[in-house]
Amino acid sequence: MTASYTLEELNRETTFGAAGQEVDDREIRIIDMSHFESRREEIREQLWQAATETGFFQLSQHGISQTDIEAAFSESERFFNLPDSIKGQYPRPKGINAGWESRSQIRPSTGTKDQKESYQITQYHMDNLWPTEEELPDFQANTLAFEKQCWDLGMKVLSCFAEKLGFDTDFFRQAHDPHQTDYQSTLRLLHYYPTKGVTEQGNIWRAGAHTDFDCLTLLFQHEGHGGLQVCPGEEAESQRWTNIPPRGDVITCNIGDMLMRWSDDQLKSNLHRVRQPRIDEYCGSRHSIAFFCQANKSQIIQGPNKRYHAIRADDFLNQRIQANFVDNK
Ligand SMILES: O=C(O)CCC(=O)C(=O)O
Ligand SMILES: [Fe+2]
Repeated sequence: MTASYTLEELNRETTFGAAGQEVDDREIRIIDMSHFESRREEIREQLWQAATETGFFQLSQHGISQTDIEAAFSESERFFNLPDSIKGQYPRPKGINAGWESRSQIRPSTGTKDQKESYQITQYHMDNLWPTEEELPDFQANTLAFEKQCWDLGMKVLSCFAEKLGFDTDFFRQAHDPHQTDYQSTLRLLHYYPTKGVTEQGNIWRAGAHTDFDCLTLLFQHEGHGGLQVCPGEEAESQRWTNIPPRGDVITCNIGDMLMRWSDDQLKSNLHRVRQPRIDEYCGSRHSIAFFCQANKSQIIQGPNKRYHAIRADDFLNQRIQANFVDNK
């Protein structure tokens, strides 16, 4: 499928849908976030190096407890275990990153539907999209508490990038202010459907190759649920993909297109995908959770060197959402 898009980021995405090659010669940098304030300078340099080289890294000692992460996965499983007839009452509204969708996301890279269902939580867009307390007691309170923890951690990481870019330390914290009603950061619960597995990867993917739309993604992988692969954006033509083993104690992070643009391309938006398991691998349900730090709608995105024209964060995001969903809105 060769569609043509206004955003350069999208045209690039149409070119990397093939299976490519699996390699293990890339270093996956793990950054220890403990004692963040007293180690800020050291952590800032490590984050900057990883984010400017591959746009991809993992955080350890990040401050979100294992208990809270496991509880978030339990909430996710409780939601996805609801019958489709109930989940279907909370459908993703057109053009908005909120609510439930199933097999509706088509990546520009593959032209085929991701084999997954997902539930998006974007505050201020959740009218009529929360399951009732009878259906899922405490689900709303528990997932929002987790969302808050993700936001705090995301802002810590972004504060380091702000300093390196010559902005105030709090620049991105203010740009992602959850108290403003144009807040649009999103917690996404993901469930990839069980499958029979494949002997060879064809054009059906759990999640087709893509870069994220946002500034920064925090991805929680579930122990034992593999399949995530990355390829640094600037190496996209090589189609060499590195497996990311699913470790529950680290948070996998990647830079998204919004921050790549905001940094005049210094920070690299990272290409990734989730492949189908092979028949000899675990083929059951795969769960993961992503938190997308997406600047508030009215924020103007333009880097310190003005490499790109200024664009509002909502205009930027809308173009990506429109290109990604079956209903094209
Ligand atoms: O589930 C995963 O491991 C990756 C999810 C992802 O890349 C996304 O939702 O943007
Ligand atoms: Fe992604």
